[in-house]
Amino acid sequence: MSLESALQSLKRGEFVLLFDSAGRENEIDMVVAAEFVTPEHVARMRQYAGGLLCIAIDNNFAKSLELKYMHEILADSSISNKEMIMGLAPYGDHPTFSLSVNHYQTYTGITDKDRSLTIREMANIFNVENKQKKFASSFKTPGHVPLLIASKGLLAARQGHTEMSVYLAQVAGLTPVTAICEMMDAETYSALSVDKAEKFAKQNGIPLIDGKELLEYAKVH
Ligand SMILES: O=C(CO)[C@H](O)[C@H](O)COP(=O)(O)O
Ligand SMILES: [Mg+2]
Ligand SMILES: [Mg+2]
Repeated sequence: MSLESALQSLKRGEFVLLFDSAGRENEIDMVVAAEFVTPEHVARMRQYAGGLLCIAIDNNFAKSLELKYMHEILADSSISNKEMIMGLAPYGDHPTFSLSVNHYQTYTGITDKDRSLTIREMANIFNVENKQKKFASSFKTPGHVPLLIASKGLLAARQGHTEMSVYLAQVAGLTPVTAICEMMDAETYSALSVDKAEKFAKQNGIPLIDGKELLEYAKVH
């Protein structure tokens, strides 16, 4: 893995592929820095990844927006069926889902144009003075793009695509908000294998990051 080529790709507003680990989800996500997202990025993620297109955000940023994890929101709510609230996923992590949102200027919220507006505007909020006020006045929930909150302590706390993609954006000196989407395999109806992802990465000149190597890097930087 060349982290440098991945960081350069992110800085150019291009994709990186991110593998977590065989012992976790064993999935590869397409990742792009949210500040650069265009309808073309969303179309590519829809076409070549096909999983759930989400926005991963830094923990402090989420706090400044007064965002909570969905499992916390549900636990504090008056909903019945509370036994349905997910504790830990089969691979041992709590989910990072928070609210799902649409930018207020979207129409249905699902088109490439709408989802790219929602994603890009989430990154833009990071740079305004009163983040929470701007967030509450610019987005509606429920919406078509799930927000994922990176754990406090980032990779020391959790080694998911949520944390790893936010870490990559931070190391690249970009806004710590990313758009991520799992890569699915239409031949096996499962997640795309690392072999097939490596082939795709080579054919398309997209850097592929191995989560294990990223964790090693993070330990010494
Ligand atoms: O479930 C997910 C949201 O579509 C994906 O796995 C995404 O990669 C973020 O989750 P995690 O941080 O657990 O990998
Ligand atoms: Mg997942
Ligand atoms: Mg994942």
